[in-house]
Amino acid sequence: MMPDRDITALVLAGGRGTRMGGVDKGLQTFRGQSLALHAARRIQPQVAGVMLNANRHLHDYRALGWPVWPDAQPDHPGPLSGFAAGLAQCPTPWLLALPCDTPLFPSDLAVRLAEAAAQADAPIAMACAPDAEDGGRLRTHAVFCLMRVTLLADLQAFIDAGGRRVQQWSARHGCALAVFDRPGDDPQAFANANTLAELRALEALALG
Ligand SMILES: Nc1nc2c(ncn2[C@@H]2O[C@H](COP(=O)(O)OP(=O)(O)OP(=O)(O)O)[C@@H](O)[C@H]2O)c(=O)[nH]1
Ligand SMILES: [Mg+2]
Repeated sequence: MMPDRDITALVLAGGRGTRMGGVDKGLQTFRGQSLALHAARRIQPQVAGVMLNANRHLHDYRALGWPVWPDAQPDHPGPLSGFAAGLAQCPTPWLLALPCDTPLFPSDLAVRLAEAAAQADAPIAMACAPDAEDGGRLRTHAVFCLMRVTLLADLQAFIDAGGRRVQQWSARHGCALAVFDRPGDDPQAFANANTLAELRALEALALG
């Protein structure tokens, strides 16, 4: 698999942002640009194309210049609903979903996930990294998820049956893990901003 030919990225910005006070997370600023724009620009050189998944302020998201797809389900059932919206529109054999709120994600994210999927001959690959707050134990970051577009019908059935958890769905298929613990991997790469205070802290870190 060649990431810059076979993978389309989907920046997920469709959540409620509850812990941020209900604001539209993807439109909050990080280093002077919106989180969604930052993520789209960071992933763009790694893949064949970029799409955005959002459920509010669609006009603002469309102004960023990439296709924007809202969830099919109206009630914010979680990131799997964003995956389904992206799979339904994906022009390449693989979709790479990533959240908008983790701005320091690896600049080799796509190639490392592609390697993991290819090595295991798996239809899904997820990122995983040591968690400093948990004694360095590996933690899976399930919304950083590379998946084959042929999984759409199965995913839709899982959601329709009430399934909500990403790892519960992926476990049905065989899921490879790309472990970001090599020398040179940024230990903060998967730090995410759930609150505005966390977002400002991440910004300071990035500038420091
Ligand atoms: N499409 C879609 N994406 C979602 C949904 N819920 C969460 N996400 C995305 O999944 C990623 C991780 O979710 P969270 O960190 O929980 O973000 P959130 O749900 O907006 O924030 P909270 O309401 O505080 O949980 C983010 O990129 C969200 O935009 C949803 O219902 N639909
Ligand atoms: Mg949430």
